[in-house]
Amino acid sequence: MISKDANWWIFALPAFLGSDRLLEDAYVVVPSIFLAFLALSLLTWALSPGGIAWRHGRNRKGRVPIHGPLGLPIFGSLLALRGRPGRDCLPHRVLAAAAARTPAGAQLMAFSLGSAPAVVSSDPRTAREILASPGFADRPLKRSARSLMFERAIGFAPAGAYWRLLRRVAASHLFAPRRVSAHGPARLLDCAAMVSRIAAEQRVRGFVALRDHLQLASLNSIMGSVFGKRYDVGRDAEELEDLRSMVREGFELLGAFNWSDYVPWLSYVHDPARVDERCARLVPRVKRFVRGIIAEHRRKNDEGSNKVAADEADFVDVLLSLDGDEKLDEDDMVAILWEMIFRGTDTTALLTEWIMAELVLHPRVQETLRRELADAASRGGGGGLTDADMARLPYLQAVVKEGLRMHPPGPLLSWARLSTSDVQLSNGMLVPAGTTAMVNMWAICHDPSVWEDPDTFMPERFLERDVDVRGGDLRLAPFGSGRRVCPGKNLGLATVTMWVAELVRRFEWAEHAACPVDLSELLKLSCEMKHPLHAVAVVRN
Ligand code: HEM
Repeated sequence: MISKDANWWIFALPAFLGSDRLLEDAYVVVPSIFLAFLALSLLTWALSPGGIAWRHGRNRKGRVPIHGPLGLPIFGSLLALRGRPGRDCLPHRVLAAAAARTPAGAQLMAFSLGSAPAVVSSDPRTAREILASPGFADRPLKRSARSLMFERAIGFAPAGAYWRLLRRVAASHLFAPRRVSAHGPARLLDCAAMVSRIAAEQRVRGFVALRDHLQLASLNSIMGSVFGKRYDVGRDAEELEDLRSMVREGFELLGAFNWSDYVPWLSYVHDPARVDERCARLVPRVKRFVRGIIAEHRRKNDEGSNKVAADEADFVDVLLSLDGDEKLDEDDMVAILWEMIFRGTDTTALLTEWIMAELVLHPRVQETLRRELADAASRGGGGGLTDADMARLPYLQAVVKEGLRMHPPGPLLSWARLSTSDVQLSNGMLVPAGTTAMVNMWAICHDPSVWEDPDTFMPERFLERDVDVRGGDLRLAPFGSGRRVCPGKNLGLATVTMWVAELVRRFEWAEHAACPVDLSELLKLSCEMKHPLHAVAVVRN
């Protein structure tokens, strides 16, 4: 193993070169020594286990060292992780393969994101310790996230009094279970509108491009919960397009790989995505939009025309009603509300698309689910199913869980953690302060020692043994776990479960001959189907 102690032989160079000639040919020798020193430093960096960010034995602070692949000078493992075309070049797959080659790599593997030290765990036990540890309650902040005001929103606010306040507001007001169920009927209406748009497309084109429908429904559903606002594609086309373009731009800026997040000085010479410039253009648009909605709520409150039951109030009403220590200023409200749109829209839509793709590929599973839904509906008098009905349907729950296992929307849990102090793990490894930590949930979900036959879509596995997907069981924790677990998990699960149930109840889904289902992945902010699902949706009467 090469360490900084290996530099000793630099001192023997003069003797090696010959001391007489040294003085005569100083102009040759000095640059040579400099180059040799540089080469040696680069070698030392590059040969540090885990890469340059782990030099000087940073990986050996604990009783058990953290091993990792060698990285390149300056870039560390960034080139390998950037993601290239091809199934096995996506970061979660690259990291899973590297962990398998590294001693104890599944438990924890060190690597370098440019100059930032990082660890990744692909093991439920170590993952639990990381996600639950108070030492990992922070998140590294991307440049674009800071520029887009997310530092003041729940997801990126540094762990501290302000973030704790936001979590409290989220748990006791925004995502309280009674509020999620009070919004159930409105979600069902959004879903019914989606179902009729799908039926119309099937009639006209003979097949359905499901993604567009899911994205519109998820935007409407989240806009309803957050802003109390829903869009009609025909009537509100202009405002809807404006909102969609802001969301698209925000997703691109947040999801884009940005070299200067990891090699900070690069931003001065190389910023092909023009991140700062684009963020500076987007932020005033977002502020104008969200402030307009807040002003409208204030006006209605003053007029007394905003009369809804407390549990049916939207997020703007809730934030405006906070008082005393909990009162937030307007810019913070803009950041919090805007973040909800980002977190809530793509995850639910893309997870439903993955599940529907699996159901198209597995007609037997689709039929079993349809029978369960039909039985439940006939028991309930033939009407729609409520959230509470659906929570009692074991096969439906199993299908959603299997979808989450096969295709966790954040294979690396999307948002990493950052250690604020040295964290000692029970396996003897020590993660130093200032280390970015990731959990490779995709690797855990596809690990044959954790899941039997992991690459097969088989909801039945959850009928035999139930697993809590809300963060209690790290074998399947697509919403993360611990203090920063996803606060929107109940809302996300309720939405996806309802959509899958209604789509299967209303249509028979089959493969479109001209466009077979392709399960290739594309990792952006979340992991989506690279080729959007096109399928034939035969209306059921
Ligand atoms: C299928 C749907 C969803 C999935 C798979 C998902 C997944 C995640 C994951 C993996 C995290 C990081 C957790 C951790 O670090 O332990 C997270 C955080 C977060 N999610 Fe979700 N999410 C979903 C839906 C939603 C929805 C609907 C909302 C809100 C409308 C939301 C709001 C948030 C927020 C605010 C955070 C940051 C929490 C913090 O840092 O304290 N998510 N989500």
